[in-house]
Amino acid sequence: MTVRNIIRTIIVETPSKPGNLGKVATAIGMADGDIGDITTIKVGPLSTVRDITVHCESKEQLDAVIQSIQSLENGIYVHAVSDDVLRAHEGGKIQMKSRMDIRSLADLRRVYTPGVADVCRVIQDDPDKARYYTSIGNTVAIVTDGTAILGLGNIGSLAGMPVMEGKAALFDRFAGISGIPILLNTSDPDEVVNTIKKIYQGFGGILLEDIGSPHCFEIEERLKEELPIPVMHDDQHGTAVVTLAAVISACRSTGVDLKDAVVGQIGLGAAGLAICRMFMAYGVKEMCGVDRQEAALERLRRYGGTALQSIEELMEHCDIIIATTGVPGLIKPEMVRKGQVILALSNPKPEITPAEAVKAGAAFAADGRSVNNVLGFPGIFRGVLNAGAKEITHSMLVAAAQAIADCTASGELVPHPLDPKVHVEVARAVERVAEREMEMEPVL
Ligand SMILES: NC(=O)c1ccc[n+]([C@@H]2O[C@H](COP(=O)([O-])OP(=O)(O)OC[C@H]3O[C@@H](n4cnc5c(N)ncnc54)[C@H](O)[C@@H]3O)[C@@H](O)[C@H]2O)c1
Ligand SMILES: O=C(O)C[C@H](O)C(=O)O
Ligand SMILES: [Mg+2]
Repeated sequence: MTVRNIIRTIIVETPSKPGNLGKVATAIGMADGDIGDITTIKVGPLSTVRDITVHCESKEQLDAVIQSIQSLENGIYVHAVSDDVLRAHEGGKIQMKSRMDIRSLADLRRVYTPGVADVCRVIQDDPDKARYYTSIGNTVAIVTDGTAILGLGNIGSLAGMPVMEGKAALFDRFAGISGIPILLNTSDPDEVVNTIKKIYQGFGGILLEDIGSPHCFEIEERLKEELPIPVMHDDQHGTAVVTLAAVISACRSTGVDLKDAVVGQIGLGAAGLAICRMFMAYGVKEMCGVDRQEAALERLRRYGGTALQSIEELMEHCDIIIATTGVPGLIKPEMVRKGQVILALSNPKPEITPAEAVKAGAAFAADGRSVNNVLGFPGIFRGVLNAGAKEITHSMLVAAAQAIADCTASGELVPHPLDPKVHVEVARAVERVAEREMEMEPVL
């Protein structure tokens, strides 16, 4: 399967006679367009108008599809081409809404002043009560500095807002958590840390998102150290959790013991280094990596991994390959060895498409759309918020990975992200570990 990132709805009018929709479908197929939904929006005695969603690989292919339909003539017209993705973003994807119905003056006085003053005093006397009498305990800040937005690079936090809104929508949909995007216009670790420290009180947790390496490491470490609420950099640990789950499933299917497999990581930035650390902590004995930056290789060595010289060498040497470089097409089909597991996780485009990898001999292959941290972060935060935990620990992350692997059907690498069970199970697993760890904490 090729990557078809261009999705458009073509509004087509045809004569109301059988066979005309077939002609349009053939014209689209002849130009290599892939048809998605078809919705009839008007049926008249003479003509019928339909919305036809078409997925294309490139702008040129889309132009060819439109040209192909137009060349049918005989009463077949293209009226308009609309960009569904842009249209879906008009006005943004999230909103803050009241949970209270305010219909009467009595409601107003209860929800707002003067009633609210009593609640303020309760919290002033016992700050822990904020967890019960405000939304704070169910709200997570989604903080970005815009320096590594997907694989698009340092495009700034404003341009990254659609991704942050997307994460907030996923938090709501899969875990019932309110995610509030925070767009920083600094990536200086001191400023980022100090800014978050000044605003953290309004949140039950902090999800760091699309903050590039190496500054993301210092920012996360300092915040974890200095804040009394859970902090997690999604691109590091959310990704590592889901990748471990996918590899556990692949090993289960192929009968390989992951601890004995040679694992290779291409790209040792935020996602890549965390994946390596997670795998080594899980017991993988030989963890190799490549990166174009010497400093990134040095970080891998410091954690006990082996730095290799080239992607070719890594592809030759390793059984399981993971790539998080942001560079589409970096892995060439001729580099793939028979039976390898290949997870090319860069978004929006992978280092090699799953179809190309399987055609070249891979036993299992996936990209960043299916092996995606959406399977991890909503349940991880649900679990720690439920438990009232103050941090997200390594054991919680391993439990989350195991829960995802346990929800995976045989022969698949990961569950479907719309399967509600996976998010519930991740939350349960994390909450269980959190409760256990809190019980073991020494009482001072
Ligand atoms: N599927 C998922 O859930 C998921 C999660 C997180 C990140 N990602 C993807 O991973 C990619 C990287 O994200 P990140 O946050 O780690 O970014 P990052 O900037 O922290 O890391 C990228 C690393 O790749 C290295 N690199 C770039 N080009 C390379 C090349 N040609 N050869 C070797 N190394 C190269 C860089 O030096 C850097 O160390 C992005 O495309 C992102 O979308 C996917
Ligand atoms: O945003 C995603 O789809 C996953 C990940 O966080 C990424 O940066 O690519
Ligand atoms: Mg990300």
